[in-house]
Amino acid sequence: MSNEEVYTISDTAFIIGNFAVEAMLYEVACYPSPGLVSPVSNGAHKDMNYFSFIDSTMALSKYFTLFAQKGLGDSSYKEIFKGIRRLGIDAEKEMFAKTKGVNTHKGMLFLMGISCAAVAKAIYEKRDFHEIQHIIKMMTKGIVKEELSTLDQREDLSHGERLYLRHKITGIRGEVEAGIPTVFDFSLDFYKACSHLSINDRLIHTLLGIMQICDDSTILYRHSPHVLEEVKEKSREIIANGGMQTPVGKEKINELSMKFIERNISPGGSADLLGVTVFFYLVEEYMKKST
Ligand SMILES: CC(C)(COP(=O)(O)OP(=O)(O)OC[C@H]1O[C@@H](n2cnc3c(N)ncnc32)[C@H](O)[C@@H]1O)[C@@H](O)C(=O)NCCC(=O)NCCS
Ligand SMILES: Nc1ncnc2c1ncn2[C@@H]1O[C@H](COP(=O)(O)OP(=O)(O)OP(=O)(O)O)[C@@H](O)[C@H]1O
Repeated sequence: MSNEEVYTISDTAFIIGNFAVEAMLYEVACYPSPGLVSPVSNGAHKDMNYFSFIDSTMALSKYFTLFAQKGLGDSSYKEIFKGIRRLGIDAEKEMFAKTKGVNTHKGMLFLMGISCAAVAKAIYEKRDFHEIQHIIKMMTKGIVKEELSTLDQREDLSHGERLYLRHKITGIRGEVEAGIPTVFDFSLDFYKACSHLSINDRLIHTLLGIMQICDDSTILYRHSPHVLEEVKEKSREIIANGGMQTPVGKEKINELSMKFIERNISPGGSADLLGVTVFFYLVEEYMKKST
C-alpha cells in the first residue's frame, strides 16, 4: 500500500473522529436542556458540571479516531465490533479516571464508538450513507441475547442489566441492535426540519423530540416506568405546542427544566441520542460533498 493511501485512510478516520467530538460538544452546550448538564445548569446531577463533560470529551476524543480506524479495512462487521468493544473498555476506563469515577459519557461512548466504526466501514466499502444503519445492525446482531438474556442474579449488575431483569427493557443495547432507529428513523429528519432555528434552539427542540420516544434507562433506573411515560407525554405536549419554535413551547421547556431538577429526572439516554443525531447530520453532509 503506497504511503499516500495510508495517509488517506488515517485522514478519513481523523475526520470521522472530529465529527464525534463536535457532536458531543454541541450536545452538552445547548440549554435549557431539562435535567441535563449544560453551561448554565448542572441539571439533575450533583456529581458533574459542564467542565466535567469537556474534560470527558477530550479524554475520549482520540478513541473516536481509533474506532473509525478499526472500520477502515476488510475485517467483518462482527470482527470490527469485537475490536472496538475492547478499545471502548479502555476508553471507558480513561473517562472514569479523568472524571474521578463519574459517569459522564458511558452511553455516548458506546453509541458513538459503534457509529464511528460503521461510518468508516461504509466509506471504505464505498457504500451510501443510507447503508450505515444496516452495518450497525450487522455489527451488533445478537448483543441483547448474548449480554442480557443470560444474566443471573450477580451482585455487580450494571444499571442496564438490572433494568432488563426488572422490566425486560433492552435500553442502549436494544437501540444499537435495532440500528439506532431513534436517529435514522426519526431524529435526523426532525433535526434537519428545524434548520430555521438557531443552533442552540435546534438542539433543544430535537432533544425534546427524542424524549417523546426514548425508553431511557437513565430515567428508568432512577425512577419507574410511570415516570418514563410521564416524561414522554410531557415532551409530546411540548412539541405539540411548538417546542423551541414558539414562546409557549419555550416557556414549557423552561418549566420542565425546573421540574426535572426538583424531581431528580435526567434524560441522559436522550442526550446521547441527540449527540449521535448531530454526528450523523455532519457525516451525511460530508459524504454528500465527497461523492
Ligand atoms: C454497553 C454498555 C454501555 C452497557 O452499560 P449499562 O448496562 O450500564 O447500560 P445502561 O443501560 O445503564 O445505559 C448506559 C447509558 O446509555 C444511555 N441510554 C440509556 N437508555 C438509552 C436508550 N434507550 N437509547 C440510547 N442510549 C440510552 C444513558 O446515557 C445511560 O447512562 C457498557 O457497559 C459497555 O459495554 N461499554 C464499554 C464498551 C464501549 O463503550 N465500547 C465503545 C464501542 S462499542
Ligand atoms: N448533558 C448531559 N447531562 C447529563 N447526562 C448526560 C448528558 N449527555 C449525556 N448524558 C448521559 O447520561 C448519563 C448520566 O446519567 P446518570 O448520571 O444517571 O448515570 P449514572 O452515573 O449511571 O447514574 P447515577 O448518577 O444516577 O448513579 C451518562 O451515561 C451520559 O451518557
